Amino acid sequence: MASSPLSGDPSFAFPEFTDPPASPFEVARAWIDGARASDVSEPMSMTLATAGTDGRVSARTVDVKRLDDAGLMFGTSTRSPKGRQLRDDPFAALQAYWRETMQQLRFEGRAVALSDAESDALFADRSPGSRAATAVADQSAPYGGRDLDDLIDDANALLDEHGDDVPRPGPWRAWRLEPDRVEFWHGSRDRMHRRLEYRRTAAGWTAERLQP
Ligand SMILES: Cc1cc2nc3c(=O)[nH]c(=O)nc-3n(C[C@H](O)[C@H](O)[C@H](O)COP(=O)(O)O)c2cc1C
Repeated sequence: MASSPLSGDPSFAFPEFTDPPASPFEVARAWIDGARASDVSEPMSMTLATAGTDGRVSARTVDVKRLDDAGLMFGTSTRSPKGRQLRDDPFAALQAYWRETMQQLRFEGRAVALSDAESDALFADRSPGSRAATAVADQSAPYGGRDLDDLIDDANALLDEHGDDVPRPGPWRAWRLEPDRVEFWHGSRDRMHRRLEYRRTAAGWTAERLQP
């Protein structure tokens, strides 16, 4: 079967390519606003790549919940495989490709585990059911002698006990990827993709256009 790469709408404007603003976060905010206006499906679901001390790389999807001038915030357990990798080697990457608008965003840098207060605030943004599910699961551990129905029972018991205020489990944390490299890629069907790369230097951000 023939593949159909770059099936999206190529008309998204990319004025920053010719006139880059000082900060990549300004571009990121404009792109995210544009993606929402264009009904991009789940624009903040991004692939998070981490590496172990043995050099093996793994990747999975996380939901980026907030973006500010320091970085991109997401939540996960410090005990999960990715949480343990980030503890041992904080360098990580987040990436998204929005098919509808043919845009790719890449962020590379250090992931920082945030404070209890920031973790509580991010956890509180979740629905009660999602909080309960997170609280009862030891993410990515095998079931052992239990099964999914046992976890569902545990989650329902927590909801009965705490209602809308299921407390954040200690290992669950807010993290912020603080990038020192950011790239915006806008696809073109003639393969003359436009790419704008930012790098953080001691003096601030530098911007450079890259070949396709
Ligand atoms: C759309 C989507 C969003 C997800 N968001 C998160 C998230 O925000 N945090 C998280 O820990 N896992 C999230 N997951 C689950 C992860 O992809 C992954 O299965 C889980 O975190 C275990 O990863 P690990 O074993 O590499 O630690 C999401 C999965 C999908 C498909």
